[in-house]
Amino acid sequence: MSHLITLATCNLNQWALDFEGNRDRILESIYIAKEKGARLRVGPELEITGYGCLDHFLENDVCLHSWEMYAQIIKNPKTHGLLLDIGMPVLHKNVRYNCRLLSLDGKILFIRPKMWLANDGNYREMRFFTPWMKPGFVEDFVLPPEIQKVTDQKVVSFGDAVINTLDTCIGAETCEELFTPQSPHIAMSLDGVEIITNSSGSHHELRKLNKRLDLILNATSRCGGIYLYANQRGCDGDRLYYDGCALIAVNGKVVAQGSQFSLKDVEVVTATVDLEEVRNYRANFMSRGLQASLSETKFKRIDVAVELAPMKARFDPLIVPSKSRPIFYHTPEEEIALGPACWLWDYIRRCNGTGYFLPLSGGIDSCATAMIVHSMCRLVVKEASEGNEQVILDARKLTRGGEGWIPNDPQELASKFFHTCFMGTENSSKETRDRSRELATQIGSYHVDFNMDSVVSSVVSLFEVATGKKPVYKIFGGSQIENLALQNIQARLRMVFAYLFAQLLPWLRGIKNSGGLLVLGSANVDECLRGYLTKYDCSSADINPIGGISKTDLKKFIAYASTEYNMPILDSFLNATPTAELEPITEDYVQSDEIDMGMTYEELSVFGYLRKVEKCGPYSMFLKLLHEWTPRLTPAQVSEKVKRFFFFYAINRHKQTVLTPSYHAEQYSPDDNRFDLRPFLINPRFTWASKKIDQVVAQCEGKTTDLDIMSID
Ligand SMILES: Nc1ncnc2c1ncn2[C@@H]1O[C@H](COP(=O)(O)OP(=O)(O)OC[C@H]2O[C@@H]([n+]3cccc(C(=O)O)c3)[C@H](O)[C@@H]2O)[C@@H](O)[C@H]1O
Ligand SMILES: Nc1ncnc2c1ncn2[C@@H]1O[C@H](COP(=O)(O)OP(=O)(O)OP(=O)(O)O)[C@@H](O)[C@H]1O
Ligand SMILES: NC(=O)CC[C@H](N)C(=O)O
Repeated sequence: MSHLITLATCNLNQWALDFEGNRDRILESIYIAKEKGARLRVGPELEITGYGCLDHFLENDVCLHSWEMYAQIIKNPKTHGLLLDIGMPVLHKNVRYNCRLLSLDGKILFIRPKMWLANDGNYREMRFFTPWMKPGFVEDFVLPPEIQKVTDQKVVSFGDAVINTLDTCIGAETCEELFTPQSPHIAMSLDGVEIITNSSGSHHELRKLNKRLDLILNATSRCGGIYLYANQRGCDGDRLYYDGCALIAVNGKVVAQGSQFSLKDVEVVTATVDLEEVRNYRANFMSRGLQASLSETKFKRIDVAVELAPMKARFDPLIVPSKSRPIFYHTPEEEIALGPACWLWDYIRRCNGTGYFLPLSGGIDSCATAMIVHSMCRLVVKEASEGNEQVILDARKLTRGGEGWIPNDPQELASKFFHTCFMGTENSSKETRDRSRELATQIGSYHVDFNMDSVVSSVVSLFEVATGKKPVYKIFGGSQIENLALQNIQARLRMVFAYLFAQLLPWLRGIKNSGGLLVLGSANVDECLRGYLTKYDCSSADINPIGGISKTDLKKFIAYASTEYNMPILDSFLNATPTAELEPITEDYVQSDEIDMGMTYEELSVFGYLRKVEKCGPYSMFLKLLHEWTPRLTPAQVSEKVKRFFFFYAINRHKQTVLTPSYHAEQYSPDDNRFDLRPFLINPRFTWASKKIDQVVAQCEGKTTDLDIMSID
């Protein structure tokens, strides 16, 4: 016996507040789902508004426009014939909820508000929504008058209910609810819900996908059942990249998986599954049977007198159940190549940009940014070759390419919109200049190379004329302060030149109807955390695709790109010592990042992880590292490293307040503007914690200490 049913979920590239665009993508997904014979279509969380509206959710206009779009969707007869699970904000009794609206053939069946809101890391749902705090409870919801006319209903149920069709039972949970210890799907499944939808607004982070998938597989393996995961995809207007990966799982096995990174605005994932497999799995799982019979939560059933999988279809030899398949994961290097590239594409097309400008130093970081733009070009060419009309139109708009032009070569595409620039000084080496030019040639960017010594020396002379004193480099006898000032002026002038060239290059090239180029930044996550950057130099840009990625991962990405894209030039970037080239090179001195910083990039990743992810202050970070790093290091050395890290982190925290918006990619990102909220005036000596660290060091060294932690000395 089998009971086959085809179900659909999707990845939609929604854009915050783009009501009509979002509506159209929802409609397209419904049409595709219907065409594929699906009887249920689930979409991402808050898909009508876009997930990332943030404080715009506080405007009631957003609820109003959501209802308007929703009405247009469900009254369209082409959306009838399958059950729809659509997400939007809803005001009920003057309280705003993050809701799922379930409908069939133009009638709303019920509205389910999210119960467990996402409120950590990048998420602040409690700022805009109230959670529905009444499990299993349902109230009447009076539909807005305009909707009443469309659906011919006055009141629908609102709350924690499930849908009973004539042949199965369906429940909805929303994103974060899957991540909680008491997920709603547990009680639902024990109460006989066979199909569970999950609508998500879940963002990409390197190496995170397995967490989400583990939860889904774990849930369906323990509870049995069919789980449909839908997610938003793309940059919907902020630093996050939602990474799709719509998926259908049955009893702990994946039967369909959509892509994680793609330029497709709409991707529908369908599977034909057998409800009997769920019944069989559960009924033969005796301990589950006991728990189900004792389960106290009885959900209100919203009865719908239709069969989702009619008898006729159950025995159609042409309808074949989907087979289980292995899960696909990208490597972290591929994630870096694809996620930020897709984000950059959404950004430039959505802001109607003319192109990107990148200060290309010949070092690893700006090289990685350039390679991400190259990866974006490859993705565009690939999509265009597969006939993606939207991508072709967007590429024409971006490049001001005429009717009929199709991007069919990444280098040719880059030459039209991507600009790189080497800004040399007397401290620049031939190697970095050559690497920069060679890379530009290989990726096809429009490259500019100039020297700016005359400007640097004029500015320094101006200072001398105004004050009568001339700063000199340390290696020529100057002080630390003179040395830094001479470096910072070079770095800052580069920023000024970057904006000048970004504004004028399209004009120079005669690109019609163009604005300026967007300036790309290349400061990586570790430099930001340590503050190893000059405030308002080229780290200040319009957007930064690598600001959330560690140096170690960027190097792995470049090594991957070297073979994947067959570009051996990239090896020379990997083999070069990272250097800022802001100080004169002499026979026995070449500036080096790690020596300047007083710590290695590898150590910085460890400090960053412990500070942000493991929530360690200096004392507990020291204790953790004491166990990990001794006996390789002495306790005194560990203490010195931890104190040094916290010192530089604290004195440079102010730099995070003006950090260029970056693609969020790392759990330990120090982004002050959204993710890592901290004060920026901090005593860098952490005096009390330091005393406690010193006490432990002394104990380890067998010395007695006189620190009495309970009294004031
Ligand atoms: N507490 C506070 N709150 C708010 N603002 C504060 C502040 N303390 C300083 N400031 C401001 O910040 C300024 C100091 O910051 P900043 O001008 O960046 O200068 P600063 O951090 O002193 O120096 C730049 C750092 O970047 C390193 N570096 C090395 C190699 C290359 C590059 C590069 O960028 O290419 C950079 C360099 O070794 C040095 O550690 C002060 O002059 C002041 O205006
Ligand atoms: N000679 C240069 N020409 C063009 N841009 C430069 C040059 N030097 C530095 N920049 C820009 O300033 C940014 C910060 O410079 P810094 O020397 O701190 O490099 P970094 O952060 O180590 O990056 P990279 O590895 O790209 O050199 C660089 O990422 C680059 O965008
Ligand atoms: N929108 C949500 O509820 C997302 C939260 C969830 N923890 C995630 O990262 O996927």
